[in-house]
Amino acid sequence: MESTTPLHSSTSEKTEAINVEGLTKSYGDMLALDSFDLMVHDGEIFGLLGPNGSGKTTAIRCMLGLLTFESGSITILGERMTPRSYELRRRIGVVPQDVAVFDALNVQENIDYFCSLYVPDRTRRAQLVDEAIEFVGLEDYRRFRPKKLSGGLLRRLNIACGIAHKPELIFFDEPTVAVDPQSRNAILEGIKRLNAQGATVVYTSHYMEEVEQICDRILIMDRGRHLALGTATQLTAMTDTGETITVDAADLTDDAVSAIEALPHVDSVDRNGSELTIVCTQGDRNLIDVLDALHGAGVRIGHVTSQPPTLNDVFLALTGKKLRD
Ligand SMILES: Nc1ncnc2c1ncn2[C@@H]1O[C@H](COP(=O)(O)OP(=O)(O)OP(=O)(O)O)[C@@H](O)[C@H]1O
Repeated sequence: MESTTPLHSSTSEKTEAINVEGLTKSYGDMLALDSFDLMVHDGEIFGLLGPNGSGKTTAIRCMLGLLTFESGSITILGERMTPRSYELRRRIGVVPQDVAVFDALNVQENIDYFCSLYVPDRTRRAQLVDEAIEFVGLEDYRRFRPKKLSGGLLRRLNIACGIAHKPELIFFDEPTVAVDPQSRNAILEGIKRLNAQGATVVYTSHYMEEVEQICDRILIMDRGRHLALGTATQLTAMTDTGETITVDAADLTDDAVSAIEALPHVDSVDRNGSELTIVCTQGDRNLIDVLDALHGAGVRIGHVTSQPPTLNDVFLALTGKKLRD
């Protein structure tokens, strides 16, 4: 994925790319966004993380001016977003969750069509379409119809259609659902490159690993509400959850398990055959304490792993349920 010109050349002073305050949106009786707040700084990759149905797509569609809402305000790139903000929308790109391309058009024609919604000049557009094709690595598929593309290549086409006009702000709504690992990595790397070229990115997902991998800051949401905000490190420090330690030991005894359970920072111990899974609260020497206790109980220690707390643990602590229930 290479690109020859910057995605945008705007040097205007902007403090925030997005400012959403008190956004409330219902579908009939269903409250999808409940006084939802969001502030995205200019130039960052911002992650919106929440389980299925938490309101991510609804929030994006409101921010794009595509959905009406009961109350709240939305300011995008310094301007109030309304259903009539046509000029403002030219500065925004969206890569929707569901692939949205025309089966009757080939790769190049699809990108050209979406780009033409924002860029009327044909010569300029031809250059932008070429750059978008090159950026997503579809040079060998220019004349292919969407039905001939694999799932991963189709996702790349979807991205090219959303970014060809070089928007300043791009929304990616779960762009890696059902793609192979190679395409997934290409997509994530592409997003990082778009950001390095100047685009602000909002990335929604329910895959915490991806969000941790590429986002500068992350907002965790559930049931249409803002739950927690920060860098991945800040978020994992927000709860008392510590590491999860697994120990494989062939000669485990009940006394050894009791010794572990008695340690000050041990929250739970699960024994499954010869494997112990120990969930800790935050402490400076949890692993050392666990290994010392096992050693003291005469257990021969085999394979040991220590997994730091994840965003899933944060979500679990905040809501009592897992991100991927
Ligand atoms: N058009 C609609 N009519 C009625 N209810 C809707 C509509 N769109 C979404 N909802 C409901 O609103 C809530 C939020 O949905 P939304 O699609 O915004 O969540 P999401 O976080 O994007 O989920 P996913 O990760 O599954 O895409 C869900 O309970 C969903 O069922």
